[in-house]
Amino acid sequence: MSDFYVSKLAVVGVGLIGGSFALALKQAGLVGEVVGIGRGRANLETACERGIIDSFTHSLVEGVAEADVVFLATPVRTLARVAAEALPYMKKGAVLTDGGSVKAEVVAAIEPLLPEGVHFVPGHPVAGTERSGAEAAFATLYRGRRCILTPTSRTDRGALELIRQLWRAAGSEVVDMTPEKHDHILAAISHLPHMVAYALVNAVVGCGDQDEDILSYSAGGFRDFTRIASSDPTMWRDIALSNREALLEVIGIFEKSLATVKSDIAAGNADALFDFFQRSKQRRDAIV
Ligand SMILES: NC(=O)c1ccc[n+]([C@@H]2O[C@H](COP(=O)([O-])OP(=O)(O)OC[C@H]3O[C@@H](n4cnc5c(N)ncnc54)[C@H](O)[C@@H]3O)[C@@H](O)[C@H]2O)c1
Ligand SMILES: O=C(O)C(=O)C[C@]1(C(=O)O)C=C[C@@H](O)C=C1
Repeated sequence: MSDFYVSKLAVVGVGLIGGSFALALKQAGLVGEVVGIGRGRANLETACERGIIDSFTHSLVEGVAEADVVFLATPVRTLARVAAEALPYMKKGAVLTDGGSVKAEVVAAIEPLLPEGVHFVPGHPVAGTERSGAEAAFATLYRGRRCILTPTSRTDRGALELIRQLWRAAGSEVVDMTPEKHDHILAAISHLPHMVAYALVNAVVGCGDQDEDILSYSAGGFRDFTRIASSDPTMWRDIALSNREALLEVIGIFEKSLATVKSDIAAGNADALFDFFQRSKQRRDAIV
């Protein structure tokens, strides 16, 4: 048996991220029993029917009690609260980890709460879709994607290694960095695009005549660009507020970029527009 076998995994928030983690580890044969912890009965029943979890409870205290690993996969601004409730009931040697999309605020809130002998490894799988809930979970979500771990000087090295191996078993390339660096990078590459997509959909609606449903004319361009505006509003409200500073900084950079396009259009500056589009196309072509 692998050194990294987890006899009992507890998943708090059995949605896309928590559910996919459980499925991936089950498929890898690295986990014995999985208990799901959540509020909505229907979602937990779906998770049971789909074989994501083996049992469920609405009680955090009961669910985490015998777990070797507790994975928190609830919206970012609930993580500290859920951790505060769970940590006193976790057994010695157990590892708490999370999949939250913002790290600095979460790490700062959770680390001071750790009881003696209980470890915390902050993480973030950089993989997802616009869908939510246990229905949306699938075992291969993390395959070929990156998972960022943000250990600090307080992180137990054994616990870090365990969580690293679990993400590797789920198919991810694991990268370590500081929580601050994580938040800075993700603000630009993930959080900004979501803000722009949400803003674009609402702005385009505002461009239509009152008697015309402008969205009914949407074709590939609009739909490709705005897929992520179908993502869960609670999740994105929490991310925007938890990564506020870094996000405001990159929104400012984006505003300048858009202002450049606007002024070149206004001035009829064909060469500048061509160069701008060309540079962007080359950069995007290189990553797909
Ligand atoms: N969706 C993505 O693309 C993605 C990618 C990487 C990380 N994340 C992060 O993972 C976490 C989960 O996201 P998701 O997409 O799986 O969301 P989801 O909505 O699919 O699942 C979250 C689950 O948590 C439950 N929940 C909410 N508050 C709770 C609470 N206080 N106690 C117990 N359960 C609670 C919800 O009912 C839901 O079932 C978030 O922190 C998000 O930022 C999401
Ligand atoms: O593909 C998507 O739908 C996503 O939004 C996934 C995505 C992203 O790429 O921005 C969203 C949030 C995460 O924390 C990680 C990944």
